Amino acid sequence: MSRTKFTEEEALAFHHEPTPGKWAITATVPMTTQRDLSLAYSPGVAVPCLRIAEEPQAAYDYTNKGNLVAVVSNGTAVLGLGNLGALGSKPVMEGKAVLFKRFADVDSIDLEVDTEDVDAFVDAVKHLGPSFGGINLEDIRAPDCFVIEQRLKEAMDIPVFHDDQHGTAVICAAGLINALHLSGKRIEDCRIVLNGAGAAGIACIELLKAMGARPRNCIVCDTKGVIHKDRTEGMNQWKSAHAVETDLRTLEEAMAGADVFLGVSVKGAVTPAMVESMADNPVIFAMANPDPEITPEEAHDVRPDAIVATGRSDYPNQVNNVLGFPYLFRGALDVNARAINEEMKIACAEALAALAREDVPDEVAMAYGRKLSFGRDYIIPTPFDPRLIWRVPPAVAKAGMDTGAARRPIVDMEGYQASLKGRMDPTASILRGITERARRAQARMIFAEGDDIRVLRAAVAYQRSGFGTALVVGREADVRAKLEGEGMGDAVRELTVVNAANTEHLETYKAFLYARLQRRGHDMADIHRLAARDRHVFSALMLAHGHGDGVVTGATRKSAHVMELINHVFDADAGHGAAGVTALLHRGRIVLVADTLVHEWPGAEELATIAERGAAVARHLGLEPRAAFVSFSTFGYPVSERAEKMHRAPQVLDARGVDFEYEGEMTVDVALNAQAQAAYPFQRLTGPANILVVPARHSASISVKLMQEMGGATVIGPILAGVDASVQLCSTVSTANDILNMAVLAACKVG
Ligand SMILES: NC(=O)C1=CN([C@@H]2O[C@H](COP(=O)(O)OP(=O)(O)OC[C@H]3O[C@@H](n4cnc5c(N)ncnc54)[C@H](OP(=O)(O)O)[C@@H]3O)[C@@H](O)[C@H]2O)C=CC1
Ligand SMILES: CC(=O)C(=O)O
Ligand SMILES: [Mg+2]
Repeated sequence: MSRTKFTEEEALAFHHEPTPGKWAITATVPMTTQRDLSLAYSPGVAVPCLRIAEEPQAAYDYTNKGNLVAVVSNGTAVLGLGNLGALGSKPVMEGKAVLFKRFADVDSIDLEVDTEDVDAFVDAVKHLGPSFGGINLEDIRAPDCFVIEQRLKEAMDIPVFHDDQHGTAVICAAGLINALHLSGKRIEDCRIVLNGAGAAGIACIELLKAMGARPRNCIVCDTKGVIHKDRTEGMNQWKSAHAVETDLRTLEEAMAGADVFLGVSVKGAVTPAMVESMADNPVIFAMANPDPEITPEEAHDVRPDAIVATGRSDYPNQVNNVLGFPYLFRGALDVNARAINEEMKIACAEALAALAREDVPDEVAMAYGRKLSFGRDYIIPTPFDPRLIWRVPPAVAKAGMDTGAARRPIVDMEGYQASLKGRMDPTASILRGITERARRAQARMIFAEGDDIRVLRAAVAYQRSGFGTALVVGREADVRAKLEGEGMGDAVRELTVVNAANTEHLETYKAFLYARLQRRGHDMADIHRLAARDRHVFSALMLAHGHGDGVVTGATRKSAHVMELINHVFDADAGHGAAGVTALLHRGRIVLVADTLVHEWPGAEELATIAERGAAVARHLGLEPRAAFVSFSTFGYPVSERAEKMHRAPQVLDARGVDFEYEGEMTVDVALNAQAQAAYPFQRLTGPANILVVPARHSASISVKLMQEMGGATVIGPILAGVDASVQLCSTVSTANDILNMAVLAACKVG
C-alpha cells in the first residue's frame, strides 16, 4: 500500500494556512441586528443566567457546555516525542480538538497549562467544570498523570478522562479481542509482553487483566528492562502493581515465546530478532507515535504469520485512540454524564471490536481503496468508517445509563441513532471518497498550462500526494525557472515535462487533427500551429491518443475559449450533450448546479439532458440524484413565458424514462427545503434536491458566484460532463488547490 508522504515544509504549511493553527470559532446565532445583540448579550442574556443559577442542569440546554470538551495538557509526554513543554504540545492538542469535531461533532478547545507541578496543574483545571461537559487530559507523563486524573475526578462532576491511558487501553482491547479471535488464542492463555510502563502502558495492562489476562503471564518492561519483584530502580507504585516473580531481565528475554507484544514506548524499541523469537501467530501492537517500535514490514519480514498493528494511519490496523475518545465523549455528553466509567469504556471496546467483524459497506472499502474484510489486515475499524458515529456512542450512552453515570437518559435510542447519522458532514466523506478513488486510479494527469506557477504547484502536489504521474505541458527551462522562483527547484526532477519538440507523436497528432478539421476551414499550416503551439489542443491530442489519462486546463484562458480549442479534438459541445456541473459545498450540504459551462440558453430537451449529466455526476460522487428544474415560478405560478421551458423539461424526462428523481419547475427554496416542498404534496421528490438545473448560463454563474462570495460556499467545478474523455476546466481565478481538485476529479473520471 502507498505510504502517505509529505515534506516538513508541507507539514508546516498545513499548520500555517489559511490561518495559523487548525481551528477557529464561529457563532451559531445571528449577530446582525440590535435585537440579536440584546438577546445574545445584555439584557436578554440575563434570562438564561438566572435560570441556570436556579437550576444548574439547565446549563446543558442554554449554553454550549453539553457539547464542549477541554483538551488539557502540560506537554510532558507529547506523543512519543518526550517533554516538549506546554507550548510545544499545542499543535497536538489543537489536532485532538479538530478530531473531536470531525469524527463526533464534539466542540473542543485546547488548554495548554504551563506547569510540571501536579498541584498547580490540578488547581488550574479543577475550577473549570462549569465551562465544559468533559475534560480530556492529554500527553501528561506518568506517573504525574495518574495523580492528576484521580484528583480531578474527585474534584469535578463531569467526565475527566486521560486519553493516553484509557482511550489507548480501550482501542488496544478492541484490537486484541479481534486479533486473538484470528490467532485462535484465549487471552487467559496468552503470554503478554508490554513495553512502556507509562500512562498508556499501565492502563492497557490493567484493562487486559480485567478482561482475563493472567497477571503471571504479563511481563511489563520500561527503560530499565523487565519490572520484577526485586527491582528498585525507576519504580513507582503503578509499576510495582505489575511486578512479577521472574528471572527475565530484558525485553529481548521476555519476548521469546510471547504471544502478544504491546508497545507504548518509543520508535525502534523492538528488533526483528525479538519478533522472530515470539510464539506462533504472534500479535504485535507497536503503538508508539509518530513512529512505531517496529514497522510492519520489518515484523512481517521475519514473521509472516504475525498480526501487526501500529498507531499510524498509513498502515493497516491503526490502533490509535482516535477511534475512542470522540465517540466516548459523544456518548457521555449526550447523557450529560458525570463520568466515563469502566462499563462505558468496555462498551466502547466491544462496539468497536464487533464493528470490525461485520461486513464492510462498499463506500467504506471504496474510500480506502482496498477490500476490507475481517482478517489479519483489518482487525479494527478504520477511523473514517461512517458507521462509528452512530454505532459506538449509543453503546457508551447506554452503559452510562445502566450504571447511573447519566444525568439525562436517552428515551428514544433509535431516534438518537438517527440524529447521530445526521450529525456528520456528508461533504467530508464525499471529498474523501473522491480523493481515495483518484489515488487508486494512479492516473497520468496532463497539466496543460505548464507556464503557470499555480498549475505547476498543483502538478507537484498531485504527484507528491501519490495520485499518479503529473505530465506537464511546457518548456523544460521555463518550468524549471518558475519552480526555482518558488523555491521548489527540487520538484523539476519529479515532473515529466512534455511538449511538441520532445514528443515522438507530433505527426500522428497532426494527422488526427487534420482528419477532424479539414472540412472546417483548417489547412495544414493551421493544423501545425494548433497541434504544435497550442497547449490546450496539444494536451487534448495527448489524451485522445492515450498518452495520458486526463487533462486539466483553463487556468490561464477564459473557459469559452478553451472549450472551443478542446472541441477541435473532442466532441465536447452542447450539440453532443456536454454540460458543466458545479458542486457547491456548504454547511454540510452538497448541491450541484448545472449547466455552468456549455449551454448558453438551453431549451427543454437540452435541460433534460443537463439533468441527466447532473445525475451522472451526483452518482459518481456517491449521491442519490434528486434533480429540480428551478425557476422564479413554482408549478406554473406565476405564469411566465420564460419559465415555460423549465416546466416542460420534466415532461421530456418522463418520456425518456430516466432512473432518478426529478421535478419542476420550482423556486430554489422549494427545491432545497423539505418544509417548503410539503406545500406541494403531489410533487415527486422524496427530499430536498441535490441537483439544481438552472434556466441559463447567466443564472448558473450568478447563483454559484453569489454562494461563493456571500455564503462562503466551497465551489468545485465546473465539472465537464458528458464528454467521452476526462477533461476538466479550471477558471482563471483558480488557486493551486482548486486546480489540484480538478485534477483529482479528472483522475477519477467524474463527469
Ligand atoms: N497508538 C495510540 O493510540 C497511543 C500511543 N501512545 C504512544 O505510547 C508512547 C508512550 O506514551 P505515554 O504512555 O503517554 O508516555 P509516558 O511518558 O507516560 O510513558 C512512557 C513509557 O515508555 C517507557 N519507555 C521509553 N523509552 C523506552 C524504551 N526505549 N524501552 C522501553 N520503555 C521505554 C518509559 O519508561 P520509564 O518509565 O523507564 O521512563 C515509560 O514507562 C508514545 O510513543 C505515545 O505516542 C500513547 C497513547 C496512545
Ligand atoms: C495517539 C496519542 O494520543 C499519542 O500518541 O499520544
Ligand atoms: Mg496522546
